[in-house]
Order: sequence, then structure tokens, then C-alpha cells
Amino acid sequence: MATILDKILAEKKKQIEIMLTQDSSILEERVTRPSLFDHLYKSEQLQIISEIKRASPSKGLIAESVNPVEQAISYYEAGAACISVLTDTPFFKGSFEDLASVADAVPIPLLCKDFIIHPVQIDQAKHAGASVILLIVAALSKEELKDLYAYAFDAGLEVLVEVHDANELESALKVGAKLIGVNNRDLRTFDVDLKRTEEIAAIFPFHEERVLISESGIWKTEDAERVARVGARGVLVGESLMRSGNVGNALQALQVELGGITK
Ligand SMILES: O=P(O)(O)OC[C@@H](O)[C@@H](O)c1c[nH]c2ccccc12
Repeated sequence: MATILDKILAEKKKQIEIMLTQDSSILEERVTRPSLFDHLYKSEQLQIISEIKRASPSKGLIAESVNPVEQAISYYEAGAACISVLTDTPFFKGSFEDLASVADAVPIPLLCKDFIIHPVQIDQAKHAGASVILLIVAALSKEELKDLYAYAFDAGLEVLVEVHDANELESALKVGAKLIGVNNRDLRTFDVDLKRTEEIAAIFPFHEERVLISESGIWKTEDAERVARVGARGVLVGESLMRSGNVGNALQALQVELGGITK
């Protein structure tokens, strides 16, 4: 049976056909953003990548009519290390317009959160002002991962490589990924378990210059402490911040001290 990831990727292929007919070659001069890797690598507190997420296949509508610029400014003012903007429309109700408007509003690292399977999407992410892109190992062949990683690197972008298990971690390490995210949510079953971060942390090469980020299902201080304890330097948080009445308090509750063996 087709999983949600299969469905998303099938839809992506159709959109790429359209993207390829559009001209994104004229790049506007964008501000240079600080490096997400450097920021995470040198910080002593758990850093938050705060996501703008209107909806998702697992949760349905979360905050459909959110003003992405206002939300991004609240995240920035509350001390977020990076803003993640979902740009997938059919399943997450985001857009490249959301990304571009956030890019104009905040000076911190900006992650284009999408299912990237073709270089034209990387061009578009850069064009809209992103400084970081996501590559999901489960969505790509080894060859595609290598090529897209190199393409983004050459375009001057940072790459967050998302993994679910030991094999995928190996693929991420092989392409030279320095920012590695463990998705606590299984994209096939939607099952969320922070144990995934612990499992990957147990085999993560912390002594090399790499950063571990725990993604999804982070709601409270104890969650942040749990992943920080095993060596995560950052968390990627969407729904709990989108639903929070007070972004400042919600972010502060997650900014815990780092506890793990991180170097
Ligand atoms: O809303 P949450 O549970 O805090 O999750 C945020 C983020 O990790 C999640 O949106 C995500 C992680 N990897 C992805 C890949 C594609 C789409 C979405 C995602």
C-alpha cells in the first residue's frame, strides 16, 4: 500500500514539472545569514528551530490562517536559532511565498522545509531566501542524496539531512552531512517516539564535527531535557509552538542546558 511519503513524492513530481517551466534564474540579492551549524556547534543551551506549520497530514489543520511574518518575528524575538518554513502546499498548506515573506522579516538562518527530490527545488528555496534546505534520506536514493547534497553545497546553502534509523544515519555520514536530524515521527506510520533520538544518539559520531538535531513531537521541558541529555544540540519544533498562546514562554521552556556528551 502506498504510504503518505509515497503520495507526497508522487505529487512533488507533478509540481516539479511545472517548476521546470518557470524561470527562477534571476536571483535577487539576499541578505547573508549566519551559519546554523556554527551557531549550534558553539552554543551551550539547546537551540530551537521553530517551524511555521499550518497543517500536516498527521494532524490536519493546525493554524491555517497564521500570519507567517508575525509568527516568525515572535520566534525570532523569543530567541529561536532558526526558522523553518514548510513550503509544501498540497499536504502542509505552506508555500514559497511564505518562505520569501519570512526571509524579508528576520535575519537568522532560514530552513526551507520540503520534500526535495530535484535541483530546481533547491534553486527555488535559495531564490525565496532560505539558507538551509532539508534532504530526507528516506525519500532519496543514495545517488540522489549525494547529488542534491553537492548541488546545495555548491549553491552556498547548508543542508539538514533527516534520518530515521542506523542505515539512514550511515548514508547521511557518507555524504558528509554536518547537520543531522532524527525525525521522531515515522513518515510512513506517523508514530512519534523520542526514543528514536536516543537510538541514533547511541551510535552518533559526536567526536566528529557534526551536530545532532531532534525533530518532531517536542512539547515540554522534559522532552527537551530528554533529547539534550543524549547529545542533541537542537530541536525542531512545529505544532507545540503553533498551538501555544505564548511563543515566548513556550520557547523558553525548551531552552534547557546541554547535558550530553556532545564533543
Ligand atoms: O510539529 P512537530 O511534531 O513539532 O514537528 C516539526 C517537524 O519536525 C516536522 O514538521 C517535520 C520533520 N521532518 C519533516 C519532513 C517533512 C515535513 C515535516 C517534517
